[in-house]
Amino acid sequence: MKVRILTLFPEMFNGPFGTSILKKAQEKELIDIQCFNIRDFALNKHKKVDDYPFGGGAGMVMTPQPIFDCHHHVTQMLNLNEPCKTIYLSPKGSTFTQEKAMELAKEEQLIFLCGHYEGIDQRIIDELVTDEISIGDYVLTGGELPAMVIVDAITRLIPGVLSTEASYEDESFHCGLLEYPHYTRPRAFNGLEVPSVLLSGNHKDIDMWRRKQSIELTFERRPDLLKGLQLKKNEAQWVAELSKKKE
Ligand SMILES: NC(=O)c1ccc(NCc2ccccc2)nc1
Repeated sequence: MKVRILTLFPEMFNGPFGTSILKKAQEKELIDIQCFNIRDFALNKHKKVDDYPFGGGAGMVMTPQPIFDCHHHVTQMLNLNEPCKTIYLSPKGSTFTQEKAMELAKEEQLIFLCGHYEGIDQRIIDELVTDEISIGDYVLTGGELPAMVIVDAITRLIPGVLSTEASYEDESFHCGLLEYPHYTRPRAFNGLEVPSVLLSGNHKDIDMWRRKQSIELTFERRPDLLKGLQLKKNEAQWVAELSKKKE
């Protein structure tokens, strides 16, 4: 997969993409990430990339020309015969989910457009942006951190990126439930024991315990996730008991 990131601060990406799993994925050529500095494409003498908003109001807006030319340069180099999926990171976008990550992980190439200030000129969004995505209901100083989050979530899904031990368990594995608690050695730590079922070697009991933990945790923290789920009879019984306790 080719990832191209249009940003005013390419150096922000050196840490996350120069470390650990994302770095190894690039070394193994499973993903090719390149950042482009939008400012390099500004034609005005002072390399200005923002201006006052028409209609007045606080803040500045990123001007269209540098972004347009940067995007054109990147798409030329990608040498595609159809427009490249271009993701604009914005609080107005559709909320990013694991499902969306799995969908994007199938793409051959992706362009990320990171805005700053109050955002970018709408004509760029109308002409070039194919997907406007938000990583959550909060406002950040720029689209760079959301771009890193999304590239991280996508990259780990690319076959070969995670070792078999660390291999991801996709949505269907936990079927939309929150994951059960994890324990490892030592068996007693600061006087705290590991749940005995996990030491029993009885994998039927272990799976049952983990499933129950997932359902209880999801009931407590994300009852919305429970709504859309098909539970087995005994599992629905667990939920009914939890609901009674809550009354
Ligand atoms: N929640 C998010 O994903 C997100 C994305 C970008 C951002 N800040 C940059 C920006 C501000 C206003 C308009 C467009 C972009 N903050 C949060």
